[in-house]
Amino acid sequence: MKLIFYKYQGAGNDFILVDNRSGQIDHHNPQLISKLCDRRFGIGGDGMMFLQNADGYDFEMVYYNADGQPSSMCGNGGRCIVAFAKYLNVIGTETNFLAVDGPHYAKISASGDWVSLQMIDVDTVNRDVDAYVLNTGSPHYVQLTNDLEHKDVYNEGYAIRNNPTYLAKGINVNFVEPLDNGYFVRTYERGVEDETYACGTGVTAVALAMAKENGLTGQISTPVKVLGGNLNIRFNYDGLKFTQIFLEGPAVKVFEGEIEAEYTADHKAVNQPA
Ligand SMILES: N[C@@H](CCC[C@H](N)C(=O)O)C(=O)O
Repeated sequence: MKLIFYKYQGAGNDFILVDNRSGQIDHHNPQLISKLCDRRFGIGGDGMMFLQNADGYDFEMVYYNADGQPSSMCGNGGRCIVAFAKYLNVIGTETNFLAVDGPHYAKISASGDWVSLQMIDVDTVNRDVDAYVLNTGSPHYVQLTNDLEHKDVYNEGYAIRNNPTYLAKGINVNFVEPLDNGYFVRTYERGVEDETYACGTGVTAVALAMAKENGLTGQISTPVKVLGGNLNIRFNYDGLKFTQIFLEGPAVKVFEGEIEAEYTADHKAVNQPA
């Protein structure tokens, strides 16, 4: 069977997107998803998403990591699926959609390639020795470092992600270096099990952790440079809770196509009344 897909990237975090509003594609298929995300044997991507209908929302975002497993929230994926929804004329320049961590509001530029995505509120930031550990929709470990350009992010990130504290559930590992204006961040991503060019929930975690590190409160805007471009995180912090968190940056369609894929049509979803 042919599968029609769209490839998007947000600051170099890249995703395969499929319009599943018909509900016909049974996406519980780890082998197929990991093969499609493979950069040599498939289309290539850090993750794969299905845009589906959801009662009371413009659409639902169903996200899988490149390993084919369903995962927690993906911030750059969320921004890319908003751009995809606009491309499909499912939304205009604002949307309320449903993701695995709950409802999200987002705004998209009229040109369709710049997305500001509201993230979940955060009230818990833990410490692991000198690192920060927090959940911004996905779990993150944030460690300050220097000379990040030359850091062995793969091996050091792998070691932290696989240490006994985090092995079972996994964690994304972010290394952060202060710049004159903002931060430089590199991330080892769980479920990709490699460094990616950007991680949206990761840079969000970094921005919140750095506000704590520096004793900042009030309305804060944090520019972040990543390997694949630039992102910005805006939020409010009253000293207890981070609210009104927005992850902002580019979300761009790279190409679209069709690929021969052995997927099954979900007849249950199609034939059964809701
Ligand atoms: N790239 C993402 C994070 C995707 C989920 C992550 N790999 C996990 O399993 O926690 C982002 O932009 O947030």
